[in-house]
Amino acid sequence: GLSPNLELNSSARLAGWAGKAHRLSAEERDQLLPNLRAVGWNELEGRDAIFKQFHFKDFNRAFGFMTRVALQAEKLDHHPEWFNVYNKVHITLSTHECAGLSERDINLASFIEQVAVSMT
Ligand SMILES: C[C@H](O)[C@H](O)[C@H]1CNC2=NC(N)=NC(=O)C2=N1
Repeated sequence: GLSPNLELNSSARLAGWAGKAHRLSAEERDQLLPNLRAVGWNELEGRDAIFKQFHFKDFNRAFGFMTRVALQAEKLDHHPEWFNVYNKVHITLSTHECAGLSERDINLASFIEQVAVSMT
């Protein structure tokens, strides 16, 4: 079958880790950001990151959401910057390694959307 190296790369991709992170190019942004913009994610001004505010019914829903996201973030080794008060959760995603927006942020944002849909 595949060489061990290709299989390793393939496993890494399935696990959500695709080698060294690079800042998304303009073309990659044009392709990847519209879906996230459509559900409320926006690029920050003055910093290469994306941001969204979530509102839940109560603190229990908000913290349940955060717990699910936290466990996945640890699996991906990619963690949100976030702020919670009662039923509100504000999330910023960026990648330290490349000092900007990478595919890792897009992947985590997509997962966060799936969790949010199941919590609202
Ligand atoms: C050492 C560890 O792999 C890195 O610090 C990880 C951890 N979580 C992270 N989270 C985010 N959002 N960006 C990163 O670049 C990042 N890097």
